[in-house]
Amino acid sequence: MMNVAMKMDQNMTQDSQILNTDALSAEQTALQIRDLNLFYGDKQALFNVDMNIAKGQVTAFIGPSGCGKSTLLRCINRMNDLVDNCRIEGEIRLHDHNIYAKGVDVAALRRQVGMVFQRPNPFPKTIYENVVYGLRLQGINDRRRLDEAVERSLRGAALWDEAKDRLHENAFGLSGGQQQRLVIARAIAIEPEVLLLDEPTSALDPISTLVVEELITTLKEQFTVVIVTHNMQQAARVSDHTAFMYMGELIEYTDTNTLFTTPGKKKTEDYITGRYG
Ligand SMILES: Nc1ncnc2c1ncn2[C@@H]1O[C@H](COP(=O)(O)OP(=O)(O)OP(=O)(O)O)[C@@H](O)[C@H]1O
Repeated sequence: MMNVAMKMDQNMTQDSQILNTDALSAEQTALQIRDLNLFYGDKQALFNVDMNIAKGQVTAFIGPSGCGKSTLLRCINRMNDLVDNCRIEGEIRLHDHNIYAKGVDVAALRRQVGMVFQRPNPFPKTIYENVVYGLRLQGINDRRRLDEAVERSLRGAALWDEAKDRLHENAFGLSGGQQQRLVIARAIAIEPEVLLLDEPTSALDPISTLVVEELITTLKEQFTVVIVTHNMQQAARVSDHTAFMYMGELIEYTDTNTLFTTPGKKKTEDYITGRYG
């Protein structure tokens, strides 16, 4: 607890521009989640989740295993559409359009809302072809444009210096931490607005974890980042806002400093002080 609070003090001195998510202007809003309920068959996994996600900031979802963090994250780019028997009620609004409305182009939505998973999942291709994969899918084949995108994306993912001399080597030759940054480069190459990170460092060693955490704090200069993490210190280090979930409910959602230093709910306090989890 002490440790988390100290980390937060450092974080707060670096970034004093924390927005109040209850009072965001339209320009400050990336996403509005409204009265979201989700069922896997008969089992309800999310209950009336209501929250605004601030544009250009990092929002973390924390909570004990099975509380619904990943489920909520996956709702934001409709990954749960791929799960049989999954039913969703409520709305998620991006640019004030409900992504669950009839007729929404889900492929287009996923270009706006990119996702990175727990385990690095590069394709069995070169580093270069991994980065340009989404651009090629869009029919972009102009060499100069692709070259520019590769450099921009690898720089954006803090991998350029390590990868620039081996762009045409297989991505599987990279270390796990480098592969995860490559996957982030692939996600940002198509310039999404929102980047969803589902426990992006859980398969990485401590040093690679720190590199990716530093990267996350720079990504928000260009993207809205939403991260699921098991690790409270990580949430404290990288996020501006933290949502604490418990058994499918959003218990408390506020700026990260407040949540870790003066939580408003007993359940949050019990969790962050290690009484369960
Ligand atoms: N595809 C699925 N089918 C049925 N139930 C599911 C499915 N995915 C998740 N669940 C259930 O929904 C609940 C929330 O799961 P979810 O994976 O979102 O939790 P989580 O907080 O991300 O957990 P963890 O930290 O362990 O990854 C759990 O009870 C889980 O068993």
